Amino acid sequence: MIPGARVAAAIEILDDIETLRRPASDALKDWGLGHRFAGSKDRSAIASLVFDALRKRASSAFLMDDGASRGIMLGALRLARGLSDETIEALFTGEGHTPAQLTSAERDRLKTGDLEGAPAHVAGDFPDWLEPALAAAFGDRLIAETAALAERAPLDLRVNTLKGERDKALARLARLHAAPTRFSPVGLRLPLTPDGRNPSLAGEPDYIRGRVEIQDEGSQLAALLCAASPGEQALDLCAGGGGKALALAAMMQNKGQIYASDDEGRRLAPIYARLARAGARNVQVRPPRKGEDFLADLEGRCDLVLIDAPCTGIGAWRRNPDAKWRIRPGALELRMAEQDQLLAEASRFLKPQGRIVYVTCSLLLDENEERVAAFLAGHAEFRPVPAQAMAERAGLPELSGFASTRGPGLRLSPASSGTDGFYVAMLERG
Ligand SMILES: C[S@@+](CC[C@H](N)C(=O)[O-])C[C@H]1O[C@@H](n2cnc3c(N)ncnc32)[C@H](O)[C@@H]1O
Repeated sequence: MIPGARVAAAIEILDDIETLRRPASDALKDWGLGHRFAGSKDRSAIASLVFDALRKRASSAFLMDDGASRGIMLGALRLARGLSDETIEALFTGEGHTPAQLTSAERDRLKTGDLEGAPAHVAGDFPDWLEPALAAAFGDRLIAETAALAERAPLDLRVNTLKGERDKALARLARLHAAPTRFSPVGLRLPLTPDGRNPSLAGEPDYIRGRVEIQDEGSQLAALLCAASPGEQALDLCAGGGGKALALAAMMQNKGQIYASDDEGRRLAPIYARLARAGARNVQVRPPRKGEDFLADLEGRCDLVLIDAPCTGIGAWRRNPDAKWRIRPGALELRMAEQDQLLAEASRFLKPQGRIVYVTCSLLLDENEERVAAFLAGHAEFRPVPAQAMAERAGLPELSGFASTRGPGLRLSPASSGTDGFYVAMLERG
């Protein structure tokens, strides 16, 4: 496909996402099924255009004074890709499946449009109804933090220390321009291609053999902050696809036991193959059994209960930009109720001196500091571990610079730590 035809396809997919209010991944998949002539390079280039446009949907529409998919795409080609007027013009020729030629109004906007006077939700590219909650979390850094959440995210890998050292993986992946991550001692960061695609790992021996896992540096740090040590008993209550369980297994050097559970059995499905590939042998998967207290035998037995809680996912907006436009008022209250319930549930599995590590990939006070405060108010036997002590215990003292100023725990974000957004708090009993 010629570049302009890819842009036309991206506009069509944006329309589909908008009209049917469905996830970008579903719309992209359907488009691929209906256009079998498009090769994998075309499909990933189109996906990258769609994601660039979704990340900067509000600012692109403002720039072009046009909220339709075509206007958003034009704005994104300027704002996300920095394309010149001439380059954009060359994509919109109206020939050979490319989008129709630019109108004079569009040409004018590209020449003279800017973000001067844009309200915060446009400058930071987020849904306007979330402004009070985001402003409470970020204060005068509202636009800096949200604009960083509207940028592309690099591809991070966690080196699986069960299978080798970071330096060796770094050398083997030098071809992909891998560099060590700034904070995680087991992370590698791979730059994206200039048009925003992830480098392909599918054929990489390191990936195939489980020597590296795809995991954002922030998620790696959240796992490291659990300070899990070999021989401990750990329960990963919201294990999902197992990203953090795998990281814990490596930290524990396959010694002790990790129980990986989730209340949605199907979410656990990928974990089995991932564990095998990574050579993780101390993880017992505990799928839910309807109507049964299937974790009852773990009561009072765990040193660590990790709650990687369901949340609004605001910290991962760089990777799931469609999610930020699909989130609805009401979703936050639902998540908060689940978070309260999980915190309350976790304590029954702990040994007397055990610890809960509460993690979200949200940056809202309501889902983080305030949930922890609500839990502590009702559980006098728990105390929050200060952020500095958490960082030191994890062997990552430099993370104490990310201590929350609004309560216990640490906050990571694209603007501050250069990672996805995460909140991590540790609550110790006794
Ligand atoms: C943030 S995701 C987990 C990601 C995973 N830990 C990882 O690192 O790859 C949250 C998970 O919590 C699960 N969940 C939601 N409510 C739950 C509950 N009440 N009990 C257990 N798991 C729950 C969801 O099914 C989802 O898989």
